[in-house]
Amino acid sequence: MKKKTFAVDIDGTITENGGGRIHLDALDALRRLTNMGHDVIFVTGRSSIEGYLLSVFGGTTKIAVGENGGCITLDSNDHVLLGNIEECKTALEIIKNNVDDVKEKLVFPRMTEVVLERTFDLDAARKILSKNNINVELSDSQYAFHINSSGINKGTGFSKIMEKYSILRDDVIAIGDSATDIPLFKVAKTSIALGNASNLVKSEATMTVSANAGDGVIEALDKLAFTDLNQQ
Ligand SMILES: O=C(O)COP(=O)(O)O
Repeated sequence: MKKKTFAVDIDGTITENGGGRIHLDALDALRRLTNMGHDVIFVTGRSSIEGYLLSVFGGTTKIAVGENGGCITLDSNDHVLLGNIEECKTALEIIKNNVDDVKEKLVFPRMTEVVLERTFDLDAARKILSKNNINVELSDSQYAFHINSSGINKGTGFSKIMEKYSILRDDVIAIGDSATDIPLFKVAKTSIALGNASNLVKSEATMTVSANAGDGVIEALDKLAFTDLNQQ
């Protein structure tokens, strides 16, 4: 297979049933792809440092796009901030004052976004923000709600990596499961939604697999290898 770049979500994609524990066979498959010369880059709603550390210990490409596209980590002390946390905090105050049950989620520190528990009505919050002319992105990764600066998402974050390393859309394969992965699907030629994805997410992907997080990644890679063999 010609060198490809795999843009891979973490939670719900390479984890085992929700708990955040990595599915070792999926990670092993991604490490093998890296050893074969492909790039495997985590693109996550987690902190980019969590994604970066997973790449170091997991043996994949040492670049991570985190904070839903708001922050890129290239090394221990090299973080590219694309979002602005202050505007996300302003949005948080407005939501807290107007919507019930808004709670910040305990997560690793963020440089560009605010992360919330999935305990409140997201649409009500969107309405309040638009009424107050606050222009931010509110999204649901199934793991958390996120407030990001306007124009920040996994697709725009990963595009920065594509520009920096001259990666062509034709060579990008995105793998994910949640609505926050849809913008990432849009910048990739091939996008794969796992079995645990909603119908909406599946409808935005170019391929789907039946297995859920972890096993679904292995199924996806098998399917890609088969497609590639048939094209040779
Ligand atoms: O939302 C999060 O914090 C994590 O989610 P992701 O790895 O599925 O993007």
